[in-house]
Amino acid sequence: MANRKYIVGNWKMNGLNDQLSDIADIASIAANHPSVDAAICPPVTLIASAVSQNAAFSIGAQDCHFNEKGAHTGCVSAAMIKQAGASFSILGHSERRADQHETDADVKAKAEAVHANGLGAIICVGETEEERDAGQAVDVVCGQLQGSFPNGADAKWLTIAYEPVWAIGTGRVPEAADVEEMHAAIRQKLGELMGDGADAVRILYGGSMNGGNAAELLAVPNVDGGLVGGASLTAEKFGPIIEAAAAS
Ligand SMILES: O=C[C@H](O)COP(=O)(O)O
Repeated sequence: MANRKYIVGNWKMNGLNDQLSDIADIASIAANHPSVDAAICPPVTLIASAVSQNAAFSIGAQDCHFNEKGAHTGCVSAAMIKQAGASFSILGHSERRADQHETDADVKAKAEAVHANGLGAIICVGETEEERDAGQAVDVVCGQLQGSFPNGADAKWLTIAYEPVWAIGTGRVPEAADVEEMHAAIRQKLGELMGDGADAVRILYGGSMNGGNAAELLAVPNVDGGLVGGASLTAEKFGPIIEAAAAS
């Protein structure tokens, strides 16, 4: 049986208080499409307000630390994002792997921390353009998945997002056949890592998804949803992606 589609907006470092109305507008569209799971991950500063204003809509975080507390200036823990009202966190986004030098072991520890706090995790994996050109894409992504894979993984709380680094924010999208090949490889790897429960783990595609290409991407086998950056910032752009998921 096909998994329910999951459409997640990652606002990255965008959004001040006056953009809370965009989350409310997006939540309204989501409420009209109950066959789709939709969510927004605003900056951590907006999580509590977004949750209090949109009680029925899922709000996530973009990251958290793997430690419970301590001397980690500028960081937030899983317990903190939970207390703010987040129900899950994106982890291991390529922008953090690159900018903050996050390793697979860090991402694994973060996933275990969010799970220990009763939250969901979306673990991101993806190859660079150089790695794809060198024919290493599947090996790189499956290696990241293995290294980042948390103990106790279960589809109830774990989602994987495949995001080719070269497709993020560039307007470039892989061929459907390449997305299909990678998602099949991720599904197979999940089977090796967790056995029977692997089919229920949702695998999202991310990288320049928008209202114009969502239907085609969401029709690819093993694409269970999208992790959307730029096209998630307004209801005008994000709504058509939710609608495409509902129609898929
Ligand atoms: O987390 C989202 C991804 O990095 C995709 O971003 P994008 O849709 O702006 O390419």
